[in-house]
Amino acid sequence: MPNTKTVLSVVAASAVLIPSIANLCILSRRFSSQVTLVIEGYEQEYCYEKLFAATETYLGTKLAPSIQRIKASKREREKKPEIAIDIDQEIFYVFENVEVKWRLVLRKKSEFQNILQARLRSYELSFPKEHKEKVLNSYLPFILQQAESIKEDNKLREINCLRGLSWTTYTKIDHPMTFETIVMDERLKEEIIGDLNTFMKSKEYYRKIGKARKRGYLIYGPPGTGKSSLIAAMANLLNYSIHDWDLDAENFPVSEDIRSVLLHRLDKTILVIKDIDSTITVSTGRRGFEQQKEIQKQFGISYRLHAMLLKLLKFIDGLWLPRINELIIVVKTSKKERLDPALLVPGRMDMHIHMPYCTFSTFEQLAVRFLGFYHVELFQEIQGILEGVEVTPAEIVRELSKSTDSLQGVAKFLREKLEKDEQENYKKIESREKLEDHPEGSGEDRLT
Ligand SMILES: Nc1ncnc2c1ncn2[C@@H]1O[C@H](COP(=O)(O)OP(=O)(O)OP(=O)(O)O)[C@@H](O)[C@H]1O
Repeated sequence: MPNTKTVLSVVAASAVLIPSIANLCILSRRFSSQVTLVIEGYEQEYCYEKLFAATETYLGTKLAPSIQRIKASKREREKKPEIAIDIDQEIFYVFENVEVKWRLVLRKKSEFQNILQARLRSYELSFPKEHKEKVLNSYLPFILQQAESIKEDNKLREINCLRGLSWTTYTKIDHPMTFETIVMDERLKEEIIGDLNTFMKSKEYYRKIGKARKRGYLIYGPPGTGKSSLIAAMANLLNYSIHDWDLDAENFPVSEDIRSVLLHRLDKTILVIKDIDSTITVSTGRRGFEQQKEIQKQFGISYRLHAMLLKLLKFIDGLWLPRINELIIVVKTSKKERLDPALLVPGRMDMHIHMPYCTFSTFEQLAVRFLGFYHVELFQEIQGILEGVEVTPAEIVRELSKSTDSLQGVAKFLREKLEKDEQENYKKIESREKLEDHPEGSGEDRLT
């Protein structure tokens, strides 16, 4: 360690680029052409000083063969152990033509009194004096940014569900669905991927316009058309966690609680608001209690839930959101037409994504993927049937994965479905005709 200390003022130079860098100092020998920058492992609010931690992470991925001693540690929410160099080990690098030397040192205990153990460790970075500006203004921010993305890649992504007022982490995300495996309209798929990529690259833009970095997607379509699969593909593409909020859950929080639920660290996550069909607005006016009850029963409306939903959206749009760095909000429903219009305004839901029943093109893609071959005759028959029946991709996947002769199975399933649909349609027409012939028929008849 150098014995002559010259502590240069680096705080001003780095204040913009390097956050929390206060415990960084530069040491140099009077006549030496080298300068040494010390980054102390000072502990702050139970986490190491950011630059020290970033250095540790970054150097761990850049170990030179000359290193003889390394250490490994693994935190609970990380996929892999983090590797770091050990005390007194040195590594040399070249950054933009500047030769730098890194070394981890254990400082003498006597230098400190009443100071946390972590501060005893420091990274020393030595480089030629004339490159001080480059190291401070380019190299250190580069390390911070590299470490952030290494950490991000190593983070376990989780699925969290709301129970009461707190989020419970259930499991790590291990859903195999990606944009390569999901079957949907190709143009729509490209549009979604493009939108997500733009969102990912727009950190600077959002900062400039002073807006919270969030994007809202409304995904709608019948059950089994791939809405959840699409959410999984989005989470896999973005490397995000998922926070699943079932608004129908009985333990929906009361008004004041929403804020605390949302203030939970919802960063780099997809907040999925699920199946909120029951929260539709129906103006009941001066209807009697019985009628109101009937409407509630018919649509499964909960007015409390509706009020909560609007509050929730207001909070999401509200001023406090900038605390959240990156958030995707997905509203997933099987009945878009029943949603409150307040939800659909631009800015709240930036993109409306329709997941339809199975088209022939969807079937073709699924079948070729599952079977690995094309059967002209059966495919032609299936194409004809699909024009007349409503069947979901989930049903096709189920049939395709059933037996060895699954293509025949799909065709059989579709023929039966077509027959059943035709019979039901026939019955409906019959009862309508009956009603027209006997308009005085019972109320029950009218309802059917
Ligand atoms: N578009 C699709 N592409 C590929 N597989 C699909 C697609 N749609 C459905 N599947 C298959 O069907 C299963 C169920 O689909 P998924 O849960 O995504 O539908 P959903 O629309 O979210 O249904 P629900 O509204 O009931 O939650 C998936 O695990 C997947 O195997």
